[in-house]
Amino acid sequence: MKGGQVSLDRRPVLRGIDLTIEPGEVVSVLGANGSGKSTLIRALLGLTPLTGGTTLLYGRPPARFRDWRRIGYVPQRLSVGGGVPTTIREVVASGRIARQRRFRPTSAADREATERALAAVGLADRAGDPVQALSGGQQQRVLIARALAGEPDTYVMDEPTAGVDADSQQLLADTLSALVAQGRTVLLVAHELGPMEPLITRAVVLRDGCVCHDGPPPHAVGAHALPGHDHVHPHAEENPVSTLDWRPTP
Ligand SMILES: Nc1ncnc2c1ncn2[C@@H]1O[C@H](COP(=O)(O)OP(=O)(O)OP(=O)(O)O)[C@@H](O)[C@H]1O
Repeated sequence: MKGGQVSLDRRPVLRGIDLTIEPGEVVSVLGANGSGKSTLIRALLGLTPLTGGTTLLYGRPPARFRDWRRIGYVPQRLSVGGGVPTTIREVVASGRIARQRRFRPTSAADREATERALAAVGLADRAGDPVQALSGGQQQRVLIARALAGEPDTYVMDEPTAGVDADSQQLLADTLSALVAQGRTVLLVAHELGPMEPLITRAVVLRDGCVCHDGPPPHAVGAHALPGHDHVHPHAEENPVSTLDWRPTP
């Protein structure tokens, strides 16, 4: 993204964002409530249109991007199942859709990937249960499993641990750790990193729709980025970091 701007209801929400995510990075977007984290994620994916600047997905503008199977998106708010009773397995299997050839039946590879994803989030034994019967944290696991089932190159997760119990958080950290070891790219929004903290290679901190820190994730950044901490980074004002072509310092 270059010079990315988004206005919602005529109010600027993102202002001049320069951000390039390289393959294999594990990037955490931090910032106080309302700083623009979800909007940034959605704009990067083309789900929220830019009002200024440009963004590319694997080198293409979102409108011309077709390779959606390369990206697994875990949205912030739960919208699985709706009013229709849907099993956990059905929701997870829907993560394969971007991979399936149109009008072809589900393949053995689809079924295997679905079962692997269910096992990875610890829901294999409940796969036939209606998703509506699960707690919030377990429903979040279902959304993560749906992304895993698609076997994407890049995982984009919006607050995957918000309101999630400690066991689910640890399970997600273990799952992400295995994906990172396979060279997958991860971009996640978080208030608190918790057990995921050791995996993060880079922290991008937003304040008021601008990037105020982009660099290694010092322990303090996570703590300062919590809601209520306006002063997200001690040196943010003196030394704003341009994010374009950013590389981690060895
Ligand atoms: N659809 C919308 N219409 C108008 N304003 C919106 C809309 N969505 C978000 N906003 C506003 O844009 C700002 C940024 O919202 P965003 O959800 O991106 O922040 P966030 O950092 O993800 O916050 P949180 O941590 O609470 O999820 C907020 O002030 C919010 O009120």
